[in-house]
Amino acid sequence: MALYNLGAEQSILGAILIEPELVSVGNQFNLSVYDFFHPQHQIIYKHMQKLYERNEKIDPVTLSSELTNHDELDKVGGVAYLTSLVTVVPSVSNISYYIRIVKDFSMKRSGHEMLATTSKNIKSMDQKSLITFSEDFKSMIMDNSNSEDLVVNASKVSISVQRGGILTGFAGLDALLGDGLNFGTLTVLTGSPGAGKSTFLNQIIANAISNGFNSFLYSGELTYEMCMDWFTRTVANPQHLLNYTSNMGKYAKVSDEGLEMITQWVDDKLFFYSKEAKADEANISHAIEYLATKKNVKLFVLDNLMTLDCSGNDKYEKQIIAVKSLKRLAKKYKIVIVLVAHSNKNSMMNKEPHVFEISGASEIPNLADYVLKASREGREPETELFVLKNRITGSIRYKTMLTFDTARKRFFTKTGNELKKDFGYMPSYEQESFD
Ligand SMILES: Nc1ncnc2c1ncn2[C@@H]1O[C@H](COP(=O)(O)OP(=O)(O)OP(=O)(O)O)[C@@H](O)[C@H]1O
Repeated sequence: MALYNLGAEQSILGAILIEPELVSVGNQFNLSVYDFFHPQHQIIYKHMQKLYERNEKIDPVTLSSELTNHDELDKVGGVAYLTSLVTVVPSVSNISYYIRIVKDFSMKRSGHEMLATTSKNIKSMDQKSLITFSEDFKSMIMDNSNSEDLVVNASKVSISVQRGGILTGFAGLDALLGDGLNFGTLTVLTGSPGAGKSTFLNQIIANAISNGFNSFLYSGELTYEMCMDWFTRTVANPQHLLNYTSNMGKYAKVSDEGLEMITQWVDDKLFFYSKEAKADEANISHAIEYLATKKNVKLFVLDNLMTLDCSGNDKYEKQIIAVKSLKRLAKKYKIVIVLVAHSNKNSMMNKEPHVFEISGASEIPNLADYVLKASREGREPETELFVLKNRITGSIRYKTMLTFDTARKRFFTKTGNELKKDFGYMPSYEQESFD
């Protein structure tokens, strides 16, 4: 199958010979010499551009003189071929359509070449190089797209489709964030070790699933079993919680019946990042794209930045690449991404919390839409939660006090109903009898 269109190539060149100003249409579409398949067309277009850049006339006579000066007239088929080009153009005003055809074939030729090389080497390629290949392939298509594919007409954007976002379940905080963490945003949650970041996020995941939003958790620190243990304890209703007392104090365990119900409830709704997979930026991005498009996942929690294995030359460059990629994915798929990043050591001495206390590259808070901070320096068992940046509503310097209930593994507020909350994992006939 021929991956070119001779008529379209000739019509572009013929149209320019008739109306030289049309070179600008080629430039508008990023038409390059190599988009032409036939070598003589490449040469002709190259010299047309040179004449255009020098503000000189373009017609069969000036062009043949330019080609003669460069000893290339014979290579293109002489004056006769140049003159014939003028006669083959069906309509000069259709030049943009001819350009689209030529660029489309050019992109397909590049794609064909990339696929041919890859298929030759595929046996020795690992998963990472295949992912890199697929990304290069996609960039090649995007680079060859028409300029108009790079922009969107604002009137086509509907804001009524997906207003608001994922509710955290803490009413005051949700109102301040603007109906929860808005879709299409990146949140950075910072705080010192043990402040309760993972616990808080665990509760947000439970709330999201309860509200019908599938969720994903990458935990660089907890095993699958620990994640499930925390999660089931957080969502379990009182009749499924068995209380024990040991010399370590009181603790609770979810009954087998409770575990079974919760496990069924999260089927195809809650996903963990595979412990087998390398947690690098390419793999994580790939997992996010897969879950956003195939499993309708809306909330992605990445705990935490320091355990991600990112590409790049130095530590900060790696982090910026990863965070930029997360930001792009959040916007592209209108999902909510929450990234945990530790506080730097200096901030722990500093009384006033601020966005630049995030450990790592200073660009991270600039990229984030929300910056939250958890702190446990006050009275036990309280965790203070601060909003340090809020691109959506602008309200910051907000602080809410969350009290931790060890048995339920839940945070609650003074005025909220969080400890009584039923996340809704029990089949409805059972819920009716639940107090
Ligand atoms: N306010 C609190 N009072 C008492 N215990 C808490 C409180 N917050 C969290 N915990 C408990 O402390 C432990 C550590 O909390 P968690 O892992 O959520 O903190 P973290 O901020 O994510 O820490 P790291 O940064 O080290 O991962 C957990 O077992 C959690 O249940």
